[in-house]
Amino acid sequence: MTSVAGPPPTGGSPTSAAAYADSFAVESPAMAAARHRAVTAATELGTALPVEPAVGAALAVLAAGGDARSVVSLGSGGGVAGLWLLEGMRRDGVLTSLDGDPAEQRAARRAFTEAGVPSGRTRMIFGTPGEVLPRLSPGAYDLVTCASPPLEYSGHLAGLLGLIRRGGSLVCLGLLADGRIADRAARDEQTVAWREIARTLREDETLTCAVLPVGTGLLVATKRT
Ligand SMILES: C[S@@+](CC[C@H](N)C(=O)[O-])C[C@H]1O[C@@H](n2cnc3c(N)ncnc32)[C@H](O)[C@@H]1O
Repeated sequence: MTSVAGPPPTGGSPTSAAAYADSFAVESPAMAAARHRAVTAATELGTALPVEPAVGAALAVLAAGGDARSVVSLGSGGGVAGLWLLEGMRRDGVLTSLDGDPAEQRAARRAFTEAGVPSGRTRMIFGTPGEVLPRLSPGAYDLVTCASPPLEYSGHLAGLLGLIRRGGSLVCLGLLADGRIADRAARDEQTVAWREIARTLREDETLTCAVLPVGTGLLVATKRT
């Protein structure tokens, strides 16, 4: 095949593209402060990192696009993702924020308070999916986001999907982290759990699914109406 010399590519590297997407997503001072605390905790205590700004903005878009009034956030962390969700939700919407770590729940509550979120707009629930899911109303939620490690909720996928109304979405965060899901040789438990979640959602004919390669990735599954 003859190659044709052309102008040098003008596109940036994937890294600069990701940096652009993050810089496009302008965070409020409260989000930036919550991010700083969460990153500090991750560095000093080994807790999980918050979502990247571009992922937060994508969550806000999904919440706004679905006119979300009732949202579940599994894995509150330091509240960064929660603040983005609240940004996209209806102003009378309620975010139900779950976490199994009391320190993370306190951090998320602090983030919401410092952002001036009215107390009636958040419902903080302590516990694991197995403990909390039975307390939530089936079909009552517009959007459910999962930020905890996949093994922590892969056994509860049916229950999580059951929470969502038709037209609503399940969003699983982080499946592209480290690129292991694309590496056939990777067989660690978390990667296997990711593959199972992805396969289950894609094979479910009641759902329309996509992987959004933003930050560490979003797996979005929307219930057909
Ligand atoms: C990556 S962090 C979430 C960060 C959040 N998305 C943000 O941007 O601020 C994951 C959270 O999941 C929580 N988690 C992990 N396993 C859990 C489980 N089995 N039940 C409930 N929460 C869990 C952790 O305590 C942690 O706060």
